[in-house]
Amino acid sequence: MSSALERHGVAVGGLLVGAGPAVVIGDRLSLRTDARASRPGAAPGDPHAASRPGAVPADPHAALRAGVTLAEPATAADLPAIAEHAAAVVVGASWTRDIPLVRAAAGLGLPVVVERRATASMEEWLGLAAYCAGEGDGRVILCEGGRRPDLALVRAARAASGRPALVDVSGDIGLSAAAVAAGADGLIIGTGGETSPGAERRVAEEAVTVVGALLRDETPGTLPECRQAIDRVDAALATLLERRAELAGTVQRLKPVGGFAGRDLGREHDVVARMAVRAPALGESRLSAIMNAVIEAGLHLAEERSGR
Ligand SMILES: C=C(O[C@@H]1C=C(C(=O)O)C=C[C@H]1O)C(=O)O
Repeated sequence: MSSALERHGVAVGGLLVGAGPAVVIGDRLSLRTDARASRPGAAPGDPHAASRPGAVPADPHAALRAGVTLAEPATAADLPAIAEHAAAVVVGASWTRDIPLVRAAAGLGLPVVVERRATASMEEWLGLAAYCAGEGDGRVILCEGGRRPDLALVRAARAASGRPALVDVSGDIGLSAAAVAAGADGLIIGTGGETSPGAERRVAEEAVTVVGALLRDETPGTLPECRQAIDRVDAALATLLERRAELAGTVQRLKPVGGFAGRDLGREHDVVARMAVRAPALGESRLSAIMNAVIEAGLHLAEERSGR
């Protein structure tokens, strides 16, 4: 991304945050009793809150013992269990000024996820992250959440610090694509300490794949990583090809003569020439072969659908 700083990934359980593709985290757990009201997914007094992804499970300590990726303590007494059962400890937005607890959490030996307090400036946020890095072993990840995550701030903080950043989109899963576009290294989609519903995971993974393929620089160093990066690009290509075929089908219906009979080679040449500006390494002649296949596939589909 657009940072002059060298960015280092932070391993959280089996996930690498900040190097490679953005990750999706489905199980953030808070042991705080005030967490239900403060989570973005749950409005205070909402009778349906418990069934939402932002809900707090009935027995958060049991959920912790079952193992979670991210856990937020209520008090220092929670920290030993977090060290045992969580992959990273969260310094939550509501208590970033509880310095003794922040210090104890940062010194736990786990990666530390530093959530921005709603009114904290970027400097305060990064200052707290630096403090946690100093109190611990340096493995610190930024986290932006709340009802309206500030994606501009995420982008700026990530660039200024070189630290990876997560965005908690559990309050509005529709922000997933925007968060990835803003450079988020991961999306937190569930705060119940349990695996989030499949529909939300699909939205988040779609954003990571398609938006990531378009906007996220990647330099895979191994064969499996490189193949996964190619798979993301192919997923984005397939999405665009399907959309293109639909549009090409609409054009056929709008033209006086559609289908192969109305083929317009001048327009096809212009399409290829414009694409070559964006794909200079492939160049016009290679693109022309690719686009000929794409255009013919679209025309075949349109003719098949119109019953010709
Ligand atoms: C879509 C059109 O019809 C045909 C299909 C094209 C395409 O898929 O890009 C381009 C030119 C035409 O041969 C069009 O006329 O724009």
